[in-house]
Amino acid sequence: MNILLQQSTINNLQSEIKITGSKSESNRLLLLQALYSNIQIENLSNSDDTRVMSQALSSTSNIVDVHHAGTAMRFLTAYFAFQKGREVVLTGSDRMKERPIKILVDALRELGADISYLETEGFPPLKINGTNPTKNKVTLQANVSSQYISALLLIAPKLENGLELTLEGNITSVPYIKMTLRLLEDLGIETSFKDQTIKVKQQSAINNQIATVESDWSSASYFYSIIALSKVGTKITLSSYKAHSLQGDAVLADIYLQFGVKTTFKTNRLVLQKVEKLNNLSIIELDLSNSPDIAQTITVTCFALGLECLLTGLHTLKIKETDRLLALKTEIEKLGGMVTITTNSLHLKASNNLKSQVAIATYNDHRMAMAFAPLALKTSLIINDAEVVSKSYPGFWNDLKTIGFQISQ
Ligand SMILES: O=C(O)C1=C[C@@H](OP(=O)(O)O)[C@@H](O)[C@H](O)C1
Ligand SMILES: C=C(OP(=O)(O)O)C(=O)O
Repeated sequence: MNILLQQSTINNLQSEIKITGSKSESNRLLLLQALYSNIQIENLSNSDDTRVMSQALSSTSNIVDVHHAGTAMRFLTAYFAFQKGREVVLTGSDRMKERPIKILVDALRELGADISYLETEGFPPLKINGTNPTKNKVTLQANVSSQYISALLLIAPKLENGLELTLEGNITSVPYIKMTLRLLEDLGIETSFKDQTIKVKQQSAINNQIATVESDWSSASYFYSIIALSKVGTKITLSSYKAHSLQGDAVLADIYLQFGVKTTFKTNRLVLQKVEKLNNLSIIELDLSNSPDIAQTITVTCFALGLECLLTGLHTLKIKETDRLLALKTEIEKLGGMVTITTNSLHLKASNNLKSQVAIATYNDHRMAMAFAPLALKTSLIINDAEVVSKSYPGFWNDLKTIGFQISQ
């Protein structure tokens, strides 16, 4: 479904948005709940990725399809590897079959797992014959995806002798690893993370727990962008957030100060308000290796504001839902901008070009659709295959309508 976003302004009267739980936290907690049944989860994400994860964990079928969900693919590979006696084919969408998994599979094989590739070496689909681990120490490369590391950490406390991971090279997306460790610690599981070594102690049972998932900060990013493009005084309230987040994307509150967006916490709510900017930077420079999922949002914010930006630390973007660097370049250039990309960076030139009525291709990537939507505050545009947002945020278009976006098919 392609949708038309007419040029819109924010309706300040009805500007409270309830965003559901973080999909990253939700998918970790679902896996932990499968390992320890006495965890109750509140404010679970309503995303496709979380639905897929939940269905996969309760399925008794020997074919499990996770569609586009990267976390589900990686976390379930580790989970099924040591479910002794269970045989599973773990597969996904065509794009999932292009997203590498060799580093995780090699680490699991080193620990004793029986996993084979059914199509291309190093990529899903996988045939997993559940077995028992034979070791508790493994070394793996840490600069490709933190999800491989989180996958191992999540199953670690249920392995007979826990787990010791040695990480090689630069560690990417570190906040996601810390999120995994914090969730384990909240359950009473002992962990440590020093230099390049992470240890998790074995723990067979935990006390009853109620885990309340904080709402999704990556989803909040689109509202940061919307406020950045609005006039001074415009406000939006988002719920339910925590002052001490486990999510690395909470760095948005600092980053968007540069665009004149002030964040105030009010009892589990984030109030975003457009204020006069403190300074007028000539270029926005950010290393996003800790928060890759907000790269698209920030690029489009800069483009809409006519700002130059140089984003680095983007080496993981080409193996996500699409090659996000290429997708950003292609779509921004359609709108009249100029973008240069390398394998790990993006440079956007300052310009005030913004073509109208351009149809934005979304490449099966929810974040392409959502990142470009705020441009409707500047001009009218079309978003192709708009339903793609359901991967992380099914209610996105409805929420935009409630704050004043004019959307039609
Ligand atoms: O662990 C997680 O929940 C995630 C880790 C990140 O992936 P990488 O570690 O592959 O960068 C992030 O991009 C993804 O959306 C969610
Ligand atoms: C990269 C993402 O998800 P995943 O890797 O879990 O598919 C994302 O949501 O931006």
